[in-house]
Amino acid sequence: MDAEALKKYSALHPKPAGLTLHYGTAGFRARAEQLDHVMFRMGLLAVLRSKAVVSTIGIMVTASHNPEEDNGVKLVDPLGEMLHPSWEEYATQLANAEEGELQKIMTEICQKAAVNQHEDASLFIGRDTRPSSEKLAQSVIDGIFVLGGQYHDYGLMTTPQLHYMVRCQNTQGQYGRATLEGYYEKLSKAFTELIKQSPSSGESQRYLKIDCANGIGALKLSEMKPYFPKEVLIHLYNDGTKEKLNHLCGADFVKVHQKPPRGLDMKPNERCCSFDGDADRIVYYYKDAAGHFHLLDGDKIATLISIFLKELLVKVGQTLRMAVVQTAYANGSSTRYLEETLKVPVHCVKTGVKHLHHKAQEFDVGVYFEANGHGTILFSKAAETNIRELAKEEKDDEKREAAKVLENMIDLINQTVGDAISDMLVIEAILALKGLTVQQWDALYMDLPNRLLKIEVADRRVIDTTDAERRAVTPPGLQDKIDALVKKYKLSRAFVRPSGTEDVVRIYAEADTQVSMLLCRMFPHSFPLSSLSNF
Ligand SMILES: CC(=O)N[C@H]1[C@@H](OP(=O)(O)O)O[C@H](CO)[C@@H](O)[C@@H]1O
Ligand SMILES: [Mg+2]
Repeated sequence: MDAEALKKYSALHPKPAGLTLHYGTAGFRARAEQLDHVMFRMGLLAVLRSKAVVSTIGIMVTASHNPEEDNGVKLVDPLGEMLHPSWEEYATQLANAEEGELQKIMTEICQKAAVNQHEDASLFIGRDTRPSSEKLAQSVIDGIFVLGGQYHDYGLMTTPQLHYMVRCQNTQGQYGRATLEGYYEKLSKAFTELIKQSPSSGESQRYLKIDCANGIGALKLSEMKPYFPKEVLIHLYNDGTKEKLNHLCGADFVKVHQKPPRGLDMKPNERCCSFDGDADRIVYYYKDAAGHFHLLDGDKIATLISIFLKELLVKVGQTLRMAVVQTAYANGSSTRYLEETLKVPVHCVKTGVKHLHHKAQEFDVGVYFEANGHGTILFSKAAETNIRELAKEEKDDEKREAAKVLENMIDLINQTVGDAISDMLVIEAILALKGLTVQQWDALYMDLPNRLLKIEVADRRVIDTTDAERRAVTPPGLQDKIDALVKKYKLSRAFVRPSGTEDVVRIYAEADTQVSMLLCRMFPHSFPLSSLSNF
């Protein structure tokens, strides 16, 4: 490590005095102007991580669904997963180190994580369309340069595309080619194969309106359009040419406000969907003839996919263990439908994609979705090998055909992380193959009325939770109050937890009717959370 060069370059990316940031659920997120030093230092850290695991590491510059003025950065581990938790701590230490301590902290990280300084380092960089992203990506490159790492800058790409590239690179191309063209070809080939077998194949065109949140999804879908089969007609809205990123549009806006995005004209019964700002989340929706808005969120997506996969697994006749992983925010109706009607085991884990991903890895087929629309499906190595063999060699026609559909699903799914483009194609393929309309899909179960609120408190960390964040253990008395209220209503559930990405406490409640939902409005009054600092 050239101490002089480090000193010189880090002085070009000074840390604002008194600023402390944490590597949270989704990496660092803050106002863009506060992040220059963090980017430089994440360039440094990515080099160390790459040397430690002797693999290519990804660095994505994005703040996803947050306002255009914000930005953020996260690192991607070798198989396209989120950064290992032990390194989140190092990231926080390095980001907050004072100028003079930088060298010392880096040496400590190298010792603790047994980094072999003589290894080569290889990094992939991607960024979203925020005005600040290009300059911030350049600061990342400065950090990589100081430590002599090799890098490939992909420029503009979706978050899941970067995760995909990293996995392709570290599996020596087994997962696919580490180029955008490779990504488009792999997904569109699998999708085309799948819809060839749909009952209405070749006869009808499939229209889909997509709200791209004025973000990167619009650019990448436009690039991908020529690869789509002619039956698929997608119309892009909020493509970033006129309006601001994530402003009154995008998957997060639609899910939180339970209403359509601005800038998308929706006719009754038309199938529509929204991506978020970095295209790793998707939700579907439509307006019925009476003008009522219907949202099909991550829970409905997980249910549709589970029904489809379960049928295929039964047909191929293999004993493959399938499960669905959700968080406490999953609508109770979806959990009940999955467990009682579909008879698929459901597991609840803490909020945050890494927890869902980790749990889903325990099964042969692990379907995971957050209610907000982030999710994917993981196939174990053994299950994938088994399915590919059956698709090639099975003598029984029905079994072999089912295995082929599963094989194409494996190729269509981005198994590294939730991917709006890939998830959209998975959903479109399933609807086509099963001959389902969006209304029929929606009718699988009725969501329980629910509310998700957030409030600012003096210190959100006084709330500690257990049981996958469904029960508060501190402050004393809080859970008893919630229990007493919940008891009064049918099918009701409520919980509070401190957010991992914002300085707020989130409150969630659901019950059998809207009237019972008054519970949620009463709750903050019956237990004044704003006084939490008193505990
Ligand atoms: C209720 C909710 O939607 N929470 C979101 C939000 O986490 P919080 O820890 O609740 O702030 O941001 C995470 C990262 O994007 C996402 O994984 C999660 O689902
Ligand atoms: Mg996102």
